[in-house]
Amino acid sequence: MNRTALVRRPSPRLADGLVTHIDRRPVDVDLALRQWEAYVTALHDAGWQTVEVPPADGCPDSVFVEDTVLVYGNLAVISRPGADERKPETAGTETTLRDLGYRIAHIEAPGTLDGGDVLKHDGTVWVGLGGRTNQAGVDQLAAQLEPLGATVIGVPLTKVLHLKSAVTALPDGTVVGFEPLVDDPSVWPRFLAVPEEAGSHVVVLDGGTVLMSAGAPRTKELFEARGLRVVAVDLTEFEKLEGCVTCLSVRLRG
Ligand SMILES: NC(=O)NCCC[C@H](N)C(=O)O
Repeated sequence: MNRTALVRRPSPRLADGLVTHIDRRPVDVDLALRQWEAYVTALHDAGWQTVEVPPADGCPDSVFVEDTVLVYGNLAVISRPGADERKPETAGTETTLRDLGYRIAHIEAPGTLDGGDVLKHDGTVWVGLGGRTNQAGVDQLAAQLEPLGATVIGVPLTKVLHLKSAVTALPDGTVVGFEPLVDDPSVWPRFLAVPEEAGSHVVVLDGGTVLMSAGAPRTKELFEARGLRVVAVDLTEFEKLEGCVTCLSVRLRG
């Protein structure tokens, strides 16, 4: 399988990124760049190649490239970010995916959708509703994906920025989340509560390996006890901006 991930180099203005649900803390931009480089290296070490979306230095949050698109098969649905400051970020992602041969569709006004609100597993697509993504955005996404066989389900989201700030899926489809920040765990047939907020976020590197934040050592042990190999990376500077391990890349499994 060809495993490619889109990434986007942090803006020098990263420290001005948006914060919504947490208090602002100073971001060390040099440290953030080193953490980003280590994240990209972790993808390479796991057998992924990366493609850099052209930097968007005027957009402080542009490193969180996941929010600019939802990729399903050979279709790239370019998002319409819920925060106006982030709307200019989508152009570079669109160009990159067009050049890679993806079919392009768009979320259009009045719809809004952030890629970070979309959790996919095995043909089911859950979309967090109540933050950056609105009902029109969910309806437009469903109109694009349901002809491809997907089931799109809107789920409530009030406690964190994005759905994937609350929950992500392990390779076997078990959905993991830190319960105090999950609106309704009963949405998922197989839900596993993890003991740390930073443990809610995994990137599936392959069928037996996940990438996660080094900020969740007890959850790492829990995942290892389930037989998973865990690669942990430091993401402190991105976590100060409500970013996590998922939002720094777009995984293309084509
Ligand atoms: N998918 C994600 O979790 N993205 C994180 C975006 C963080 C950024 N500071 C924002 O508020 O948009």
